[in-house]
Amino acid sequence: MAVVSDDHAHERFCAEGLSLPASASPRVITHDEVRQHNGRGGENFWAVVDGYVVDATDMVNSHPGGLKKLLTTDAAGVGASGKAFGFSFTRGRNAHFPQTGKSFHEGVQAFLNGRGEPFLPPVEVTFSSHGKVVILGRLQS
Ligand code: HEM
Repeated sequence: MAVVSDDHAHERFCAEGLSLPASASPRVITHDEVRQHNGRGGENFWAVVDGYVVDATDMVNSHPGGLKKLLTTDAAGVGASGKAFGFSFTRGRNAHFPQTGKSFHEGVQAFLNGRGEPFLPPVEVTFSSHGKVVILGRLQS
């Protein structure tokens, strides 16, 4: 049985508040574009973590919490905000270990420190043997 407990989440690793270097311009992705990549019919699966859009297709067959849970990532009520696209590894009641939030935080930092035109290049975040996501950009606010 999966554990969902308060001690798993670790807010200090939340990537939402990381500041954007003045020169950096991340790709801005709309809610509709994320919804279109729903993992069905051969589509890739995109999800939003701490306001960053990730391609999580690689996790579809390997997510330790199962495919059903992974596919709820963008739903309202998943994550602490109660709103759609509010998921975080680091807030609220959470099944994820602090290390997972830490790895993601480091990935976002590497993404923001990237160089590229016209947008910051995608960055891969690997979660030990569990799989990886690719950070693509920021969700449109
Ligand atoms: C892009 C979205 C997600 C990614 C990349 C992801 C990634 C991971 C990783 C790497 C693990 C294993 C390490 C750990 O436990 O921290 C894990 C475990 C787990 N995840 Fe996720 N996850 C995502 C979304 C979700 C969502 C939305 C839920 C629940 C609604 C969920 C529920 C779980 C559960 C239940 C486990 C197993 C914990 C245990 O072993 O007791 N995950 N996930």
